[in-house]
Amino acid sequence: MSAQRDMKEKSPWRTPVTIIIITVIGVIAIVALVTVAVLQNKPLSQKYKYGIVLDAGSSHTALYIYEWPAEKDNNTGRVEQTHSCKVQGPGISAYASDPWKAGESLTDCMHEAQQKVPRNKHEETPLYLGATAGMRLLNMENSSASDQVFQAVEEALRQFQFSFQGARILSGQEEGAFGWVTVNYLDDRLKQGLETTGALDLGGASTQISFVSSNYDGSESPKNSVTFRLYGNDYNLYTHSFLCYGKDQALRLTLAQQTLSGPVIISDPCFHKGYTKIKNYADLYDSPCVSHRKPQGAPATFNHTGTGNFQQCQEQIKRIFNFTYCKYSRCSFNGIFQPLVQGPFGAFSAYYFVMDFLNLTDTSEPLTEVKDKLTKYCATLWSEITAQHHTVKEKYLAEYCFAGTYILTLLTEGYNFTSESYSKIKYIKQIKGSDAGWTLGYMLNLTNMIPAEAPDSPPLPHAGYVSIVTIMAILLFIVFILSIRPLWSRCSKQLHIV
Ligand SMILES: Nc1ccn([C@@H]2O[C@H](COP(=O)(O)OP(=O)(O)OP(=O)(O)O)[C@@H](O)[C@H]2O)c(=O)n1
Repeated sequence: MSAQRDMKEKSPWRTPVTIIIITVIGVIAIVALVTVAVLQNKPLSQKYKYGIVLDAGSSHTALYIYEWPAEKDNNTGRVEQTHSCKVQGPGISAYASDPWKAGESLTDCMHEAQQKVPRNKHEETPLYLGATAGMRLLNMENSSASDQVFQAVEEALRQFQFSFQGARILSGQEEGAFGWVTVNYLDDRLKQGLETTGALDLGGASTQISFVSSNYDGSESPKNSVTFRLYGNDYNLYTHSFLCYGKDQALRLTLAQQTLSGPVIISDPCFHKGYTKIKNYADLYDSPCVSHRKPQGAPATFNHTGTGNFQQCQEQIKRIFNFTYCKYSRCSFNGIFQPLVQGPFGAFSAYYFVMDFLNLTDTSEPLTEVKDKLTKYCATLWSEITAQHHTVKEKYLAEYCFAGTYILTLLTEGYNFTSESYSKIKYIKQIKGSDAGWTLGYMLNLTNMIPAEAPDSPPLPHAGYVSIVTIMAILLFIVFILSIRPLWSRCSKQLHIV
């Protein structure tokens, strides 16, 4: 017995030095395990990619720079707008008689883009130019002038070191669908397969409505249907673009309605009392939206004077919509099929500019109240309006009564929003720092950044993985300490004997 005990006490594994060594090795192993877990899964230092889109609209051109982490190309939800630049001067379609100026107009914003995108990324950064309704109209009116504008613009853009991917006119359907993609992408609705938000876009020359409806599968009026498969979900989108129903062209349509007989004076209820301006008939009718209606034998000019009456303005505006024919189960206007509006909507571009100026972006306010406020605003004298807003461009200022009335009329009479569905509209400029509009959706599509199927994701996020390994290591350490406790007590006894 005593010999056995002697052997046990003398075993080299039971000496204090051995136990200390084992403990130290154990601690080192656990620290190493946690360190490896942290380092192995730590995201690499972020490298970014960039994309540039020029939105060549009817009233102006804007440049947007987008940025996303390089290794997340296919894992969406991460593309952000980092910079925007408003091109000085009018939209490129206004340079039809001086095409080279269209190219030149873009250079300031392009130089800004050169500063904003890191130098070593220029060559790999795609640059797109998409033109919308202004160029659609110019192309209809004079296709060679439109070609020349594109030539000038392309030449100017090729001077830069970015990877220029071409300039083209977007169809109205593309404009509507990409606006819808942008809004839902930024809201993280696509990735999570949530109920989508409809998109209402009001430009200068066209307006788009796009939404998913449970009553629309694309079989009725297939030309209004766009189908997508995004992150493993199928979407059947209803979309329509009304050319000539953007804010500026709708104003022309309304004025054309009031000048059928070529009068010398128009008393316009959509402009403030006290507003008076001599305008040219030639300028008013210089658009394919109205050119065919130019009154024969009209004088060169007319005196455009305001009377400031919301009700009468709304009556005038209603007359630019045709509600009399519809070959489908239901229509918005001009014989265009539209299912009943459904779900929440984001309204952007001029919808936002106008309603924000008028302080009418709160859609929880009943429609009757919104109309009352607009009635008061339209009835305000022009002298008061200019005195109250001396920093606002006079052209915009003169048109807010018309624009607000047009927006309400388009939504309620045109698209059939009711008091209830109106309250589901949100007037938005940006979502999470990126502008609402077609440009982001366009770039995501062209760079294949939205996968059709849900991307594979690691079973645990980085933080979860590290936490689990750390907890396991701590538990292991505790178990280890507990298991060698008897050795420690024997050890201390031995030390006492000594
Ligand atoms: N502070 C502002 C800025 C712009 N606008 C109006 O908003 C419209 C421009 O909207 P935008 O989306 O920029 O239109 P474009 O892209 O130029 O037009 P489109 O898409 O039809 O080509 C114009 O009618 C302009 O008068 C406005 O009322 N108030």
